[in-house]
Amino acid sequence: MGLQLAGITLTYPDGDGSLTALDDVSLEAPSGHVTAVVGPSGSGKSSLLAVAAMLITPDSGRLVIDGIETSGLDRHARTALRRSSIGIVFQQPNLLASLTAAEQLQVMAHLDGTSPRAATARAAELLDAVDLVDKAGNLPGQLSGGQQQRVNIARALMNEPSVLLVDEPTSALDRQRGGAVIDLLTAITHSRETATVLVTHDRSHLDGVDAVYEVVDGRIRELSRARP
Ligand SMILES: Nc1ncnc2c1ncn2[C@@H]1O[C@H](COP(=O)(O)OP(=O)(O)OP(=O)(O)O)[C@@H](O)[C@H]1O
Repeated sequence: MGLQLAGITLTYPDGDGSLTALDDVSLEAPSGHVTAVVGPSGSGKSSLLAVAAMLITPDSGRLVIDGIETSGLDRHARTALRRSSIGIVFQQPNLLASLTAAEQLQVMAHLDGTSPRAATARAAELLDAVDLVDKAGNLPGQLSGGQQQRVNIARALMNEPSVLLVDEPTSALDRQRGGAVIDLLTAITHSRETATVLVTHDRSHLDGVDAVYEVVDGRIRELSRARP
């Protein structure tokens, strides 16, 4: 289970030609592990996440999510798989200014048709998991940057995803708060058995992750992997 990319190549149109953003990229992100992807700006990290989230279809290669080969799926089935299996944590929390921390989470469940009672219970459980129970009634403007990012992470977990895709979660945070967010992601990954792909250009705080890949000019290599 988890997420596998195999031989993914992705090109973008570029003037009269094309730009190869991902060049034969393979990556294994097992359940219960944080798989970090590091690399310089423009190397292809966001493109890799967009392919993993089925937001972009690659030119070639295989994407397997929870054992399901995605290339044969139509648009409807992809959307359904994304909703059921994938949580995405974007770089900026993008919280809605008029909603409390708890409501940011509840609204996600509401969109999925979950009952209000179940949504309230799940939101409370997840705010507890990210250590924000006492801030449940705060609006985004009443939360620090690190707290907003923790709400963002909790919100991505509302659909109980098996795959968690995280894009540069520490970029707006200072070193200490950035480290705390990575530690939280690692703890959540291990306790909830998500297959977490953590994209970052920041190589600090990666001691606790389970594997590290590096992308340079669209090509990937595995730098380290903890023993199972
Ligand atoms: N929609 C697009 N159309 C054309 N080229 C693109 C597009 N998106 C990205 N690129 C190019 O693809 C390459 C990889 O970009 P990508 O955003 O994946 O890199 P990145 O590693 O995430 O960079 P950063 O760390 O700066 O966010 C870059 O050369 C970029 O200019």
